[in-house]
Amino acid sequence: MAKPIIQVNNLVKKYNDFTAVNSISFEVMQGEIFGLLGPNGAGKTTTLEIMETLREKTSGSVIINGVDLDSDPDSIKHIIGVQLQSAGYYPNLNLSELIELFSGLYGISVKPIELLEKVALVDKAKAKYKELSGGQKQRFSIATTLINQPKIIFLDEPTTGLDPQARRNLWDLIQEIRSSGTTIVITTHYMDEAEVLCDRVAFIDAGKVIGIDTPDHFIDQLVASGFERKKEVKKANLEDVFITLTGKEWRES
Ligand SMILES: Nc1ncnc2c1ncn2[C@@H]1O[C@H](COP(=O)(O)OP(=O)(O)OP(=O)(O)O)[C@@H](O)[C@H]1O
Repeated sequence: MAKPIIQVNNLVKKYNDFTAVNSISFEVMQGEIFGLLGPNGAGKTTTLEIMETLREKTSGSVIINGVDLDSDPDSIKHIIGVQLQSAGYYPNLNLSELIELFSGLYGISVKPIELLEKVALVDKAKAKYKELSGGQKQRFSIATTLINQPKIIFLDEPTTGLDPQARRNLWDLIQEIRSSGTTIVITTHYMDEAEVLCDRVAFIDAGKVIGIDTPDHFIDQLVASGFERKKEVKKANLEDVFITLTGKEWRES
């Protein structure tokens, strides 16, 4: 049986009078890809940032890898990987130097090239962050989450704005990271992405969890309730045409 690596209980976050996260509870199992899904403003990023120790909660408990966030946030920081905001990428440093800088902050030494290899960015080792394409920026930002060899990584909309190849290649990368044993918590607005990637998803609406299950089970339940798509679905869609015409390889490395 899989063990929970994250336990969130009755989590509440208020911004003054506004309750953004309204007593939500869920568990993430070791080694799974867990999706937080829901409309804009539902409270996904707030929840993610509380787990990442980047935002204060109002009440409730968060236990990560058996450690209570209230009692020892520093030891949680050591075992999680967080995507840094692009503002943290000092403009005069190249990708290798940035990785060296970040690993220094963790007090560990990593080989930048080995890390860049994992995200197909070896060619860009001497490039500055601002010189990267959107997909390359996302891949670099995922690489930075891996610096401290974390047990869990948090990804907030990692494929937003990417072309179909870049999205699919990032799915492969995320699956590879998981297959090395890392637990992944991800937010996304793309339901095809959640269906392909996530073992389980939680739907959040107006600060509340309204359902947690596997994508398959959610879909089967909807079908069993009599739901039918209005239009007959073709065996391929326009995205399949795009991929077939333009190929699957990394485009911008
Ligand atoms: N620092 C803040 N101060 C006040 N309100 C905030 C703050 N941060 C977020 N909120 C509000 O909390 C609610 C939840 O925001 P959050 O960013 O967690 O949503 P989300 O589900 O990630 O949305 P999206 O899908 O648009 O990224 C929103 O109504 C937002 O306006």
